[in-house]
Amino acid sequence: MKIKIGTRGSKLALWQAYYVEDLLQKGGIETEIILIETKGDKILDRALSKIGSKGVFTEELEDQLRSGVIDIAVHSAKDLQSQLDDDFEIVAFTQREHANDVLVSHDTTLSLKSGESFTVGTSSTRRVAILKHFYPHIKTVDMRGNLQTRLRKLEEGQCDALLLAYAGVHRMEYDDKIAEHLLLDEFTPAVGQGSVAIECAVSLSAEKKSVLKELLNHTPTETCLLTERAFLKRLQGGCSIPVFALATLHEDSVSISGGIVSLDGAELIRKTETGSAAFPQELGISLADELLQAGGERILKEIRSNQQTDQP
Ligand SMILES: NCc1[nH]cc(CCC(=O)O)c1CC(=O)O
Repeated sequence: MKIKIGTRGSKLALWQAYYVEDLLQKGGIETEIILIETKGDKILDRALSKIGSKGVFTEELEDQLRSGVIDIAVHSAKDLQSQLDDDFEIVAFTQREHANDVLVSHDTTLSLKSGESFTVGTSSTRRVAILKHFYPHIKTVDMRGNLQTRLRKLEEGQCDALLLAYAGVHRMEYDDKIAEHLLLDEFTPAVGQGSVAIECAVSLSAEKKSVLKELLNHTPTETCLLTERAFLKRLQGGCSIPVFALATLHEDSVSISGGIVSLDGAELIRKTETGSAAFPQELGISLADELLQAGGERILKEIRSNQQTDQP
């Protein structure tokens, strides 16, 4: 059996593809990696929230899944929209890396906690809004592009520090530039952060799907990600909405803490729920409903009308 692996060409995407390839090869499966460029890789001069959040990094991969050029598409789980088209499914989630965000700088003495003012580069509405909420003395500048591009911009002095996912920083071996690990209960990650999601066409053979599940899926991570993704889907939040959630598993129960923050950081709502690991989606939906009722609905509406008027 041979599995054709589709991936974007950035270094982080390739790391993920090689990681998946390695797991498959250790299981005795032959593999081939096929590079695919996406809209998100091509358009670098506009904020992601303005390109339109849905499928910016995934659409071209799904085209190749549909046509059978590739058997699986490898994504950072957090870049994969919560609502997939009916002809696609996620066949596996790999074991999650530490999910937290980190402050990255050449000056590793920098700290958000110090009260000192400096400039942080990020293009994530979640990170900007959380910074405004907890650390209003920090200035932010929009910083798009892959990790290498952002680090180059940091080097050029376009900002003093970057706010990034630990998972990506660690995988690219930039650990020596980590100035601070941020708290999970302030910088709660984006849904899925730190895990790799394996997408396939529903029509892929049952034989291949079962091999993929066996060699790639990490069940505890899957339970957590199903919880988080159900939460995100209920909120209809794409990657440009400042929504956050992290689920954790303790024996047979899942806890999920998630919320939403207004773009200006003024309002932040967070809720936590615990339930049976046997019903992850129900728990995620229940948390979303609770959040919507507690003011989340109004905040979401404000964010959506704001982003609409921002369109170029
Ligand atoms: N949105 C880009 C992206 N997608 C996945 C990661 C990091 C690795 C991961 O969470 O799997 C990053 C960079 C970042 O947010 O710092």
